[in-house]
Amino acid sequence: MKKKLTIALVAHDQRKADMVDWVIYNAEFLSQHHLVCTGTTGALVKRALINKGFQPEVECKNSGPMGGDVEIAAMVVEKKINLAVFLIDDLNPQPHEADIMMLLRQCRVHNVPIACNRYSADLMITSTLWDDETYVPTPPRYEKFDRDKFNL
Ligand SMILES: O=C(CO)COP(=O)(O)O
Repeated sequence: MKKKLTIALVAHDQRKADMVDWVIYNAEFLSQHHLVCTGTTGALVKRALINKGFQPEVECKNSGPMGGDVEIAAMVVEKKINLAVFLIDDLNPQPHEADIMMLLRQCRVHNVPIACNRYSADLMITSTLWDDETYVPTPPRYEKFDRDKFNL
């Protein structure tokens, strides 16, 4: 990939093993991009990449429950994030559920690709669209549906 991306990486405690596994699997790719992470995830991601012999660019925000998801959501709003990988613990309640919903919602609103499982994340980072100068992502329209417009 020619383009350098800013990639958000966030994982809940019960998904950190999945995140570290995924990061190690994609170590070479991830080390070529700027990574923005919530606090604990970031420390683990950085260590894992350094252990593989890379010199990663990891920007650590606050820990998730202390506002890290909110800080990353703000970067999404400011168009500073190209892609997010958010491994959510869907089996246990989180104290900062509202912040989690905020990050997911702002990615949808601002048309930022967000992968919530490894398979989606692998598909996203291997997409050729990143370097396709002719590709323009279509943002959501949020307009009243007009049947006539579609001849329906
Ligand atoms: O809680 C999180 C995301 O909602 C993750 O935060 P940490 O990476 O600090 O554990």
